[in-house]
Amino acid sequence: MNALANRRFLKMNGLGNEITVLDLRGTKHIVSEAEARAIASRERTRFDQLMVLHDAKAAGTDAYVRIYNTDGSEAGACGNGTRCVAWAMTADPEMGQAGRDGLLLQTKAGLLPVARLSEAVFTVDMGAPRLAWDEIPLAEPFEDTSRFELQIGPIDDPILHTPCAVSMGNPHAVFFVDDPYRFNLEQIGPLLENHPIFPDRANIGLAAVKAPDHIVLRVWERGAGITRACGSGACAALVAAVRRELTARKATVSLPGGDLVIEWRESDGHVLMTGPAALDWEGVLEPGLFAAVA
Ligand SMILES: N[C@H](CCC[C@H](N)C(=O)O)C(=O)O
Repeated sequence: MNALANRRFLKMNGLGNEITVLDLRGTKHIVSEAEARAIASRERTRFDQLMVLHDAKAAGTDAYVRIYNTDGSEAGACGNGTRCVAWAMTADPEMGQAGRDGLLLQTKAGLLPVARLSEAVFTVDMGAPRLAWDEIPLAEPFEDTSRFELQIGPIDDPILHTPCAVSMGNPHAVFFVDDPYRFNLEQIGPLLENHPIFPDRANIGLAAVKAPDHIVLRVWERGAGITRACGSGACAALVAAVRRELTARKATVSLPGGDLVIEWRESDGHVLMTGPAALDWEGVLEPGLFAAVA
């Protein structure tokens, strides 16, 4: 029997970004790409991102969290998912440590301090953005990643061009446009996600600056497609807008699923993301899910 059979899961969302949370602390099991895809394949457990809790690695941390996309690929960061994990670890009757209002989580991308503002609102310190071409990463050395050569569509009349590259522990390309909703993101998203300029693929953001403190954003996510919200994408869009001198260092980012408040803190260069987390339902993973998984 697969080690994941009958394990409890929480089906959550962060502004409509569908998140499934699994607590594998106390076990040694590492979810495989095939297992992640199997879990994503069923309506009850489907996700844009799967957040898996493992025993803490670094001293002083509460858990090590691995992040998987719908296609089974691992990601280094997931802002909405991190808020959902924080809810699970502070409010879930079985996983939570009631009364905790601060957590320190670790992911592949680093340490994530989380502050609980209320039962369902959290601020995550997403760390400092990575801005050098080889940190994003990009396939070629660009001195200035705030606008680099990439376009899509007819050479003489590109649909999109000159994005800004930012990593929040995962790669993002942010295109500034007049109206994110007038683009056929289903069509251009995969072309850009898999463009050879992105050796690790990329999350693709279409951002419109409405005011010095307001950005409207749509994201085609690496390994997940169009989602209702993308926390790390909102962080990347704010950082990109500040680099382009289009907004202040703190702004509301309006995604299809709702708003996040993002601040690129001057004092330490860290990016803070504040927003909600919500539980939709819970259940156990049916053993049949893994019948076809080696
Ligand atoms: N929805 C997530 C982003 C996941 C990023 C993932 N698609 C990747 O491969 O980097 C968020 O709220 O930050």
